[in-house]
Amino acid sequence: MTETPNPYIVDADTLTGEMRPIRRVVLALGSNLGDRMSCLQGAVSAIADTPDVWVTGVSPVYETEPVGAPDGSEPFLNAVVLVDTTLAAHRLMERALAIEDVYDRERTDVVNAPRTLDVDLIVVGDRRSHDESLRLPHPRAHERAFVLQPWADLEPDAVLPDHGPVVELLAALDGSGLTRRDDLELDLG
Ligand SMILES: Nc1ncnc2c1ncn2[C@@H]1O[C@H](COP(=O)(O)OP(=O)(O)OP(=O)(O)O)[C@@H](O)[C@H]1O
Ligand SMILES: Nc1nc2c(c(=O)[nH]1)N=C(CO)CN2
Repeated sequence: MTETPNPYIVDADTLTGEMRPIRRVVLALGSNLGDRMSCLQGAVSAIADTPDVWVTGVSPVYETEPVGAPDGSEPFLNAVVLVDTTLAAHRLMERALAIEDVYDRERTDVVNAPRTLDVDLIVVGDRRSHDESLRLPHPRAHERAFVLQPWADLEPDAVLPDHGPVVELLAALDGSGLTRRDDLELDLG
């Protein structure tokens, strides 16, 4: 479903060049196949190398039990990256998918199949989108401790639109499947 544009409100994504506002973005990374840490670090570096994207924060790394994944799935490494960008949200989504492809991310019909790399857009400023190709805010972020915990580490005051303060959402979730891996650290890129 696409949004009906309001002719009286300028859609920031239709602006070009220097007119485009800088938006703050929360990206969630996950990997449970292959060299998980290399995939996450490669993703952070690729994000940092993207024109018009500036990485402002990288969370601690968490080892997490797979949620809603097929039996026998291996644990994930998860982290969150904060960026500022003037890219339109859909361009950033395309970039995220291209970065997944660099790590041979396979797309199958199996829901939550093991993956070398998953790059999810959690929020892009105050942008809302209901497209199948881009849902913002991410429709499942509020129920995912593996997203909210690293985000809260970076931004304890963060608020997830429509759902509330991230620390309050976390308090209502079972965080027992998360282990902070202080022996693993991601560089800013
Ligand atoms: N906010 C978003 N972040 C990432 N992908 C999104 C988002 N909204 C829509 N998509 C679309 O979802 C598809 C990616 O789905 P994918 O197979 O990676 O889902 P998943 O990571 O397995 O599950 P989940 O979306 O629950 O994390 C892509 O085609 C992408 O365009
Ligand atoms: N622990 C964990 N579980 C998941 C993850 C993930 O990144 N970490 N991603 C999923 C779909 O994107 C489904 N389940």
